[in-house]
Amino acid sequence: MAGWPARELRMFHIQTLNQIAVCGLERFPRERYEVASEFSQPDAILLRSHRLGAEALHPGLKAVARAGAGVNNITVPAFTAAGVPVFNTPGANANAVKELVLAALLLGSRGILPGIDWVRSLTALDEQAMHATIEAEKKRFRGQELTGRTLGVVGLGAIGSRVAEMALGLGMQVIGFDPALSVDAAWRLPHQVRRMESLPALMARADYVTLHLPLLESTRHLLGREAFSQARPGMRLLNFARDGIVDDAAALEALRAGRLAAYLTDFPSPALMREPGVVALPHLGASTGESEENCARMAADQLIDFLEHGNIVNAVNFPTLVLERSGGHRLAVSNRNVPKMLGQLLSVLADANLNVLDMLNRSREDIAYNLLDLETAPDATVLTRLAAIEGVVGVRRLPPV
Ligand SMILES: NC(=O)c1ccc[n+]([C@@H]2O[C@H](COP(=O)([O-])OP(=O)(O)OC[C@H]3O[C@@H](n4cnc5c(N)ncnc54)[C@H](O)[C@@H]3O)[C@@H](O)[C@H]2O)c1
Ligand SMILES: O=C(O)[C@H](O)COP(=O)(O)O
Repeated sequence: MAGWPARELRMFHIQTLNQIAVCGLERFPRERYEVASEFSQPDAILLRSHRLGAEALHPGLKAVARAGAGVNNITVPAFTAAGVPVFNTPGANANAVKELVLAALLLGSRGILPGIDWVRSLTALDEQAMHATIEAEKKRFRGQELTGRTLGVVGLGAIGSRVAEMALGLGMQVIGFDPALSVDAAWRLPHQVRRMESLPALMARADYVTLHLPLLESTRHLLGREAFSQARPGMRLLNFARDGIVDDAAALEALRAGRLAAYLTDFPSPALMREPGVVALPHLGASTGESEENCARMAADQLIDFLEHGNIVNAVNFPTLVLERSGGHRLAVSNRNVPKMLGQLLSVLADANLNVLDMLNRSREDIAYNLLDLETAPDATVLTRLAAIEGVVGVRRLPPV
């Protein structure tokens, strides 16, 4: 570690902004990391649904990791502009959501919740009267079966594909809509899923619609008045994706008009709470021990790999880039994705007589990221010169291996 600046040799500080499963926190080796909720200038932030904006930025912040899927609680563009990758943990909580969707499909089909409430109201009756009342009245809670009905899955990623597979197993017909399906996600999708060309096409055919897409500006109120007007009368809607994707006022209108028979959501709002036909859960989709542990481990491992080696896997705002460590002295440089950047970086290194042993460069939208392994250690002047190049937004010397 000779020549390594003392400031950069200190422990990495990881700030947690939500309760993160202990097995994830234990991934951080104690000799190199301190993990706490109180750091004012952390190297990295680890969180779940806590809202995180640009005020969290400071010059030493290197990364943000969301132990979970949705990143709409984070002002991602502000972190991108500052050269800070934002990681998430795709798929790590998908099974937990899938299982809750199964429960919601059943709650939306059978008189389970009103039936339970009604049975509780019968406590004053003796056994014989209770039995007679139940057999006389149970027709009020009659439901319908899932087998043979059509499920429309909007968003066919990690969760949507698992939900589709589960529904096929229940004997449902499955149709799906996803205008941005990745190649990997397409591979995961069971071949029986019929892809729809548009949301209206899906709405017109589905008895049940389940949402598994991110909240983006383009998906805000995607399920609004227009979409509900295209729905099959009596459709059941499941929202285990995000509030904001469904326009609650339009959902209420659709419920009252009988277009929607039930709205099952993980995102309660005052407008919906008392409406018959609404089943609202307190954002429980990922709240299982297994899912919290999967997310925490994955988020921690990705942070460690980035902080120690500069590798990026599962960032939502940076390219994926992994370069094996083969010795040498590693630099990580982020820059705006504009021409002539790489040439300028290499020219600073050449001027300092630094030989490049290995390097990788990738870009994603407006940002580019470079890992450079050098034969000899760059000094502080080189780092300052790299940081001064117009368009460079981050320069970091990685700890030696
Ligand atoms: N209720 C919960 O606790 C809970 C848990 C996990 C995830 N979520 C939510 O579910 C979302 C999906 O999670 P995931 O792990 O499946 O993510 P994912 O990235 O694997 O899949 C999302 C899919 O949505 C698709 N998509 C994007 N825009 C779309 C559009 N306009 N119409 C249709 N599809 C579109 C994408 O192409 C992608 O295939 C997350 O963003 C999060 O908001 C909620
Ligand atoms: O996007 C997600 O992963 C879920 O909404 C889970 O959120 P949580 O980690 O706050 O439970």
